Order: sequence, then structure tokens, then C-alpha cells
Amino acid sequence: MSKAEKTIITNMCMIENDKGQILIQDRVSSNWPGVTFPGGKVEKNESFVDSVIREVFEEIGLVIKNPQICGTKQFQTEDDERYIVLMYKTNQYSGNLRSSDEGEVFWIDKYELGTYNLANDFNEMFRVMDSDTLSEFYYDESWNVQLK
Ligand SMILES: Nc1nc2c([nH]c(=O)n2[C@H]2C[C@H](O)[C@@H](COP(=O)(O)OP(=O)(O)OP(=O)(O)O)O2)c(=O)[nH]1
Repeated sequence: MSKAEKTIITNMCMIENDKGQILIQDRVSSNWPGVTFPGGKVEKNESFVDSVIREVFEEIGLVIKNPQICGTKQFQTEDDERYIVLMYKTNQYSGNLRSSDEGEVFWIDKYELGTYNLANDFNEMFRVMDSDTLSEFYYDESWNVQLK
């Protein structure tokens, strides 16, 4: 029996500045609307690091450097694909911030995130990304969130 399984691999990046602020995006997407960090799908044959650098540039105009992987998220889609989000963070960037048709972007104080209209489950994702001990956000078969 084949060990292969269908997967969708995506990325997301938390960008921090030296004032303790993070960059958020108010996503207009209809399938997962609300405040998140920029990110998108990894393309065929693309390196994971290159994919997050590309998505951040496409969505918000900044060129990030040295993104560090800081967690993973996964769940099974309705079509039985394993949906994986590779979570990154960095405090190194250059370029000019701009919003795109993915949504408006702006800096906020890191610990004010909870006051925004967050995308579903984004608060738990942030907990993993911001933690020194957690590294995984996992939906089990009953759709319970497990942070590990
Ligand atoms: N659609 C969806 N996206 C999610 C979920 N959870 C989650 O972290 N994400 C994140 C992962 C990625 O950062 C981003 C994927 O968004 P998207 O599917 O709109 O990707 P995209 O259009 O930007 O990608 P692309 O097609 O332009 O390459 O959202 C979820 O439940 N549904």
C-alpha cells in the first residue's frame, strides 16, 4: 500500500520590530477571514524558506531575512488532504510596507492582538508562535485543538 498522502503545505510569518510590535493582516479571504499574519501556499519544487519570503513580499511588500521556523499547524481537510501550516518568525526585514488585495496590513502592539477580530483559531496559533516551549497546533479527529 502506498504511504503517500495528499497534502497542502502553506506558510505564515510573524514579523516583529524593535518596539515590540507585530505586523498583522486583516484578511479579506472568504474561506478564512479575519486578522492573521501574512502567508500562503508553498509552490511545487519551492524551498520552504523561499516560499515564506516570497509570500510575505507578495502580500505586504517587505523583504524578510532569516525566517526561523517556530511551529507547525495541521488539520485534515474535507477532501482528506493533510493541510499543513509552517509557522515562521523574523525581526529582519527591509522594503516598503504596502497592503494588497489579500488585506490591509498594519503594526500593532504584540499583546493587543486579542482586541482584534482574529481569524478562527488564530489566537492559538499565535500562542504557539510566541512560545518558547510549544511547537505544534494539532486538530485531532474530533476537531479538538491540541497545543504541543
Ligand atoms: N484557507 C485557510 N487558510 C488557513 C487556515 N489556517 C491557517 O493557518 N491558514 C493560513 C495558512 C496560510 O498562511 C494562509 C493560506 O491562505 P490561502 O489559501 O488564501 O493562500 P493564498 O491564497 O495566500 O496562497 P496562494 O494561493 O496565493 O499561493 O492561511 C485555514 O483553516 N484555512
